[in-house]
Amino acid sequence: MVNALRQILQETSSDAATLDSVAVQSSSPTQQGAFIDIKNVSHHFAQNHKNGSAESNANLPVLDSVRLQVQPGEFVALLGPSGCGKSTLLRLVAGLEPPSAGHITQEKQPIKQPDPSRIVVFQDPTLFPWRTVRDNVALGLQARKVPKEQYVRVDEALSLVGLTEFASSYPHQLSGGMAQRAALARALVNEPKLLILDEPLGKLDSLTRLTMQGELLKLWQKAGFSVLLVTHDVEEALFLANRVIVFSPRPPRTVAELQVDLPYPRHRTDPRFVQLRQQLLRDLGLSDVT
Ligand SMILES: Nc1ncnc2c1ncn2[C@@H]1O[C@H](COP(=O)(O)OP(=O)(O)OP(=O)(O)O)[C@@H](O)[C@H]1O
Repeated sequence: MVNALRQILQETSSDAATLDSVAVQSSSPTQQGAFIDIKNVSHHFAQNHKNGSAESNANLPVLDSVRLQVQPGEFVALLGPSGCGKSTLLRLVAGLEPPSAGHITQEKQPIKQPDPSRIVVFQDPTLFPWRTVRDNVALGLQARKVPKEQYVRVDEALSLVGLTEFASSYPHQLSGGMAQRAALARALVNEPKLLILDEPLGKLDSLTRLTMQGELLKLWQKAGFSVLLVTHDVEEALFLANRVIVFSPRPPRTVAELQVDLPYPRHRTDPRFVQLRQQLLRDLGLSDVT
């Protein structure tokens, strides 16, 4: 949790930079999404091994020559086995650490550090327990010393996620879904060009998760940012993404890339949806479980 909070502060304070159930009024996006280019990115972690009394250092290869582009306004989902390196790739795109080899650019500029134009939302909402919801959402603006006149964005973000009435509440007074909405509002207040979502709905109960998927979709359609989502949920990927990338076990290779040719809103019982779901499960090597 401490690391995640530190990451949030890093992202929101860099110098460089509803979910309510009401239907989205306008379908024209309000901003331009980021163009992300991941070029031949490899990454390894140093690991200490103890053999008896001897200790040796070895590298754990996690990513190997990964290539991937996210077009402006595109919603890309990454699926793959646990431990294959999906979160590591997200951290590199966020600028939280540099890749061991290769390059990642945003609008053709190298990503060298966290930036408010790229915000990560984690599985845990990681709200500061001693701050109200409003003060948690305002964190990025405060850290960047944004003039007070612009704090109207905090109320706009809270309204977007349906938390206006809970602005003065503390995190312990929120449900899991509400806390995750607050985390999304904290991201949105920075008007990101890329939303990096690392299993953001993974800890929610299945009903809240379905609701939040619909709401996330509306937010994306309204705001126009690009999205890079890691999920273990095949249906979630198909419900949300323009494109689904399936990774192999570590170090991940792209074993499948699916352009989802279904209009929004998608219906899980649509025969084409069911067909694509089967295809992705096969790509993940899980056809036996269907
Ligand atoms: N900071 C680190 N130091 C050493 N090894 C790490 C570090 N972070 C991740 N790893 C290792 O890198 C590999 C990939 O981890 P990563 O979290 O990227 O996988 P993942 O695909 O996101 O997994 P999951 O789906 O279970 O969240 C794992 O073997 C993990 O143990």
